[in-house]
Amino acid sequence: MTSPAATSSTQSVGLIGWRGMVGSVLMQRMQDEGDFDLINPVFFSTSNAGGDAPAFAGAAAGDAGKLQDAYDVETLAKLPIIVTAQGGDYTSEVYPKLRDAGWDGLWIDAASTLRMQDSSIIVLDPVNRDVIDAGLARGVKEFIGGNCTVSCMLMGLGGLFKNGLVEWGTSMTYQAASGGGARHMRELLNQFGSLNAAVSAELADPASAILEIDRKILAQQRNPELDSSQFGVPLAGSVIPWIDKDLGNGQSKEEWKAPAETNKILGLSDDQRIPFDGLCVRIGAMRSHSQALTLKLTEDLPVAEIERIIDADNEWSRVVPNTKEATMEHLTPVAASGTLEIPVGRIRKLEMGPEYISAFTVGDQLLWGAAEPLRRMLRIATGNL
Ligand SMILES: NC(=O)C1=CN([C@@H]2O[C@H](COP(=O)(O)OP(=O)(O)OC[C@H]3O[C@@H](n4cnc5c(N)ncnc54)[C@H](OP(=O)(O)O)[C@@H]3O)[C@@H](O)[C@H]2O)C=CC1
Ligand SMILES: N[C@@H](CC(=O)OP(=O)(O)O)C(=O)O
Repeated sequence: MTSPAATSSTQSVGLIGWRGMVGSVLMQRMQDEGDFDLINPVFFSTSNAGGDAPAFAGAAAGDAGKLQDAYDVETLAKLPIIVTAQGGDYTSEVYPKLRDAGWDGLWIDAASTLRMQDSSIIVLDPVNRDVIDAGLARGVKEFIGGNCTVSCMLMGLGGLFKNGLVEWGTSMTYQAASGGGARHMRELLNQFGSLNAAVSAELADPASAILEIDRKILAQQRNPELDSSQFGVPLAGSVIPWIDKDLGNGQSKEEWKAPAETNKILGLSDDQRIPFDGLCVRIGAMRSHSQALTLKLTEDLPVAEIERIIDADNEWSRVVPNTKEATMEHLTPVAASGTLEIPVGRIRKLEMGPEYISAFTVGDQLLWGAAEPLRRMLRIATGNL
């Protein structure tokens, strides 16, 4: 089952990073969709070469072969397709060696390392299938998943962008802890637990003074003993308005990705470029990123028509009526997490003029934000989508 060479007419696909957070979601989706029936998977590890490979492909437990060494370029180079969610450091180390060794296969990657290279395409096929197909036809070999916030935004609002209706946009994000990784999610939950513990006696007493509870919570948030080693500062009961590196010009790297990747995904040239910018903020949600958008449209369209275009664009974008009840029920990280749906709501005209609209969208950043575009790219590459 896991021999590096193809054992049937199905293509052999190297899978690296399959047990990480993004990789686990990818493996689950591949099992859910029967993708392992279409490929001959070869599992790699950076830490446990020679250990048992997982039995995702339907093989009986213990019968799935051995894990290959993810740093063994010779073994990797036998594979026509490699999918990795191992991380940027791995890509930086191994990818150049593979190409130097003459490898000519397709590289499908969750990490941002190769994303903005001219030689790569950012994959989000419900939005840019034409760009992907044109790339495959001209021999592009690097197909990279986009930034989670950008991918979720375009899955929701792609209809407006694709129809040339966006003159410019700004997005203010509310990004979940999972964007930092598994340890960040654990840290957030530990912080919540520690805050609760600091006032549990007062909470049990309905007559206790709320300002005393508030004082104790703040003291606990500022307590140097509170573990904030992943985020750097407490996130529970707070927000962090900076994500990723400081580019030195007042912009965070996460903010820089929004216009750069949006325009690249859409395949727009410099003269067609859509200005898109905003602030990226970490909040205490678990795995769904939200964002509030202001868009200037190229024309004054009725709200009903805007909603129709968004809804019709792909099977996952879903307009949430702009009412309090629908918004609270359907337009939150709690509602969107674990689903492929991308709800888009709060669509209304703004006071600035008839072309200005607001929107709010939420997406599971481990699904459309990370694993799903890679899974679908593998299907496209193997002729199954
Ligand atoms: N986190 C996110 O939201 C997003 C991440 N990405 C990108 O995806 C890549 C991977 O991210 P992510 O999945 O968060 O990384 P993880 O840290 O969860 O996993 C990466 C690797 O760590 C190793 N590892 C070591 N200890 C463990 C453990 N206890 N459990 C599981 N794996 C372990 C595994 O490699 P091995 O099996 O070889 O030991 C695994 O493949 C990164 O490049 C990231 O930028 C992209 C979009 C979103
Ligand atoms: N930076 C994102 C997660 C991520 O991994 O993004 P990227 O794939 O662009 O490095 C976040 O923290 O929410």
